[in-house]
Amino acid sequence: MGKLIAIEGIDGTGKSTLAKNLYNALKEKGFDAVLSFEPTFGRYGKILRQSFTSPERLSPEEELRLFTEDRREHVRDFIEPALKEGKIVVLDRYYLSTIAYQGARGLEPEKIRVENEAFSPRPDLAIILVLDPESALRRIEEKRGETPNSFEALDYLRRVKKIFDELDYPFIQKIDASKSKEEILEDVLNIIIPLATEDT
Ligand SMILES: Nc1ncnc2c1ncn2[C@@H]1O[C@H](COP(=O)(O)OP(=O)(O)O)[C@@H](O)[C@H]1O
Ligand SMILES: Cc1cn([C@H]2C[C@H](O)[C@@H](COP(=O)(O)OP(=O)(O)O)O2)c(=O)[nH]c1=O
Repeated sequence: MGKLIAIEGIDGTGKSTLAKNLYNALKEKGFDAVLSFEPTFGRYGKILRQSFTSPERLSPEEELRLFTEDRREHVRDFIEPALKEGKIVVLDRYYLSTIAYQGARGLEPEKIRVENEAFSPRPDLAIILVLDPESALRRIEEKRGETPNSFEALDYLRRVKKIFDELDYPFIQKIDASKSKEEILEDVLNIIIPLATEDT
């Protein structure tokens, strides 16, 4: 079996940046790594992506259903086959995002976890990038030059962060995302290299 690494945190913390840097560094070191993200570009992911820019949010229940179905396909068609081939799978978001984001809309976080872990392999490592929502939103605005969407409202991200902060499973490592991109990559590689080289 390969290794499953999930990169998590609120919007604007630098997940996509870290996931790409990590993937490139692992490849450079000769590891058989693959990179993917959620929501996917599959049929459920497409509906979700359209909803991000719509003024009307989907109901929490419908949103949960779509993220869960999107993940079910991703696990079945991409994640599990890659793990079976012994690859290191780097994911930009996974089910801890559903626990935090749909939990912040009032759904029960523990129930979301149980429902997801029924079909999603537990990550060998989940990195949660921790940054205050004000700084995270500033990064998004600087990057896109536009105001954040309905998933990125300050009070919502505060509630999402609170749930991420409370998550405490043995496979989670929290990293201070205010550090430089280079420092963060180095910290994360120091955790992953021993994990990636250990016998399965
Ligand atoms: N450690 C960092 N320090 C400063 N800026 C960063 C850092 N990591 C990422 N960024 C910048 O912040 C913005 C958001 O990063 P991104 O990786 O898209 O975040 P996310 O995927 O979490 O939304 C980008 O412009 C990126 O270059
Ligand atoms: C995976 C996942 C994402 N999200 C949200 C978080 C983000 O605000 C939004 C989009 O994810 P994001 O990673 O920001 O995608 P992109 O960079 O393509 O915009 O989806 C959930 O609410 N639940 C989930 O389970």
